[in-house]
Amino acid sequence: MSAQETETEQQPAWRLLLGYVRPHRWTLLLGALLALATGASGLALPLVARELIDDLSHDRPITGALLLMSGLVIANAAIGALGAYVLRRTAESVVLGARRTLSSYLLRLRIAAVDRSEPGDLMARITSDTTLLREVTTDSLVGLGTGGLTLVATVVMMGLVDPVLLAVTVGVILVAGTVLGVIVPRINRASREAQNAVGAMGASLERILGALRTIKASGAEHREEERIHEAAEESWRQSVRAAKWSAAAGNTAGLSMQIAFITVLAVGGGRVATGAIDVGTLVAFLLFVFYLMSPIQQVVGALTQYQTGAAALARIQEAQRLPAEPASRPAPLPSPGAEPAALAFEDVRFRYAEDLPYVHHGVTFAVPARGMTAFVGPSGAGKTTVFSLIERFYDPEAGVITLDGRDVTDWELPRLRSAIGYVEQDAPVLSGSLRDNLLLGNPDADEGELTRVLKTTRLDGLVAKLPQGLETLVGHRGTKLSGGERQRVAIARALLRRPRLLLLDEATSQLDAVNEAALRDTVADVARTTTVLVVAHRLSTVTMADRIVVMDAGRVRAVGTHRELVTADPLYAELAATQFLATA
Ligand SMILES: Nc1ncnc2c1ncn2[C@@H]1O[C@H](COP(=O)(O)OP(=O)(O)OP(=O)(O)O)[C@@H](O)[C@H]1O
Repeated sequence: MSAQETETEQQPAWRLLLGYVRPHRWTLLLGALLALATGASGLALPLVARELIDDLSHDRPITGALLLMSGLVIANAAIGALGAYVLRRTAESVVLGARRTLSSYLLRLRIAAVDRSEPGDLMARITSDTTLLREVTTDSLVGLGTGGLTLVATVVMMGLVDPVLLAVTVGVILVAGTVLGVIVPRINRASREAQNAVGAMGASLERILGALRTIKASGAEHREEERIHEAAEESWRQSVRAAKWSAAAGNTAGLSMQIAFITVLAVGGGRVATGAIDVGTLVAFLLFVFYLMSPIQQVVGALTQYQTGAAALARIQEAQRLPAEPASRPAPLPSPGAEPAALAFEDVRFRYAEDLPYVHHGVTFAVPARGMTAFVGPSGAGKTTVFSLIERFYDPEAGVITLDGRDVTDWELPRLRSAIGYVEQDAPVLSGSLRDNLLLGNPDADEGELTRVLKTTRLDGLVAKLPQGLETLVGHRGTKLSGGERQRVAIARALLRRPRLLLLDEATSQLDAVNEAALRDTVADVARTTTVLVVAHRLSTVTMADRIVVMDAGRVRAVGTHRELVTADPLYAELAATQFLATA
């Protein structure tokens, strides 16, 4: 676990909030001061009004007082508007900071962590949960600050007027505080549940939009609709529960002040009767009790509002606690003509999670620099997993993987990955233009390189056919391209990185014969200058390979050429006779 994870784990929610607020503390303070100044200039108005009435009753000119009053009204509005703007702007900056931190973190998440999470829920944490920080920053922090300040000032004044009546007031407030102590955690819990339900909704939406064709073809719209509605209703139920407890908290505060007022009146009346205090003191104290109401409401409002924010902060923290790769700068791509890489697995044992069975039970093989190595074996033998381990999407539990004779864990991650070109089996294409997709791994590739790679992957014909050529938008996950085209885009993308090691997870689906032959020639060509590893599903690929690694149930059972293995290894002979020949 990295230092950052440990740090996040130990932090309470408010510390995390302060972390986000810290860079903006001065603007936040300015906003709070402007809010206080608005209140103060509002308080001055009655005094000027009294002056004005005084001038009127004594037949003095009122121009001065009128001008002062107008000035105060305008200044009050202007300061109020400025204060509101500064506070809202600061709150938005806090949200921005949280979104930037969180999205950077999510890009560094380890694949194992992503395997265990719902992408839609992670998305909701960045978009929806961070939004809740806005109100926490302004209403809660500023409310607690200004309300708290006024509260302390008022209590000090009350103490000066009559400590006995202050004790009575504090007693009533403490009882109310105890009730609030029971209510406030419930607001937190309900808000948390509501946000979890929003996350569940995001996960359902992502699930549906990722497979809308399948859902329609399976006639599953109604069942999926129910799932989403259920999550939406759960969020509603929990938000309503939070609203109920928030209302109860607000009213408890109001009620406690009424009770304090009555109690002070009763006890104060008694004290006046015994001559302990005079009537003026009682009246002044009652005015203070009245004045106390507003800051108390403000502080209670801030505390209840904070609960929603704390629930969101907890969800943000949860995301930041997922294991991530260390932050590092991007590495340069191999220079043209860089030496191909050599690779070796030594007794590698691996499972995807502790509660899952081993996928590799001591895998050992060595691949020299240059040439083509094919991995074959029944489905689930662990071939694709070999590639995932080379890319360090996961780390083995035991054994060593070396690239150029050096343990991959000793490589700086970006450097390791910059040496490798990886074409996944389902050849993912991202939404955006064809050019964006091709240049994803090497944005600096020049037009000459691009044209050459387009030609070798036979995409030049497709580009010429498209009205917008390379600028054509390929749609979400490249839906506007055919399966074969997507595969070729993925290969072109990998080749543009000039990899020292090319990992090609061959698609099980067929390319058409012409394109397949062309790609075979391309791969053979690449293998002359680069180390190529192919998870092979076609006979044409394996016959061309310099060596074949036969895998079965997480072990390497034989290594050799096609000719050798057909006679030496019964499993390979069977695969060649059934699986491969069918696609030859
Ligand atoms: N992310 C994952 N989490 C958990 N288990 C996984 C994960 N990926 C693969 N597996 C499991 O690991 C085993 C090996 O998978 P792998 O993809 O390496 O097989 P393969 O030999 O490439 O198969 P195929 O030829 O069908 O692609 C399978 O049993 C699979 O269910």
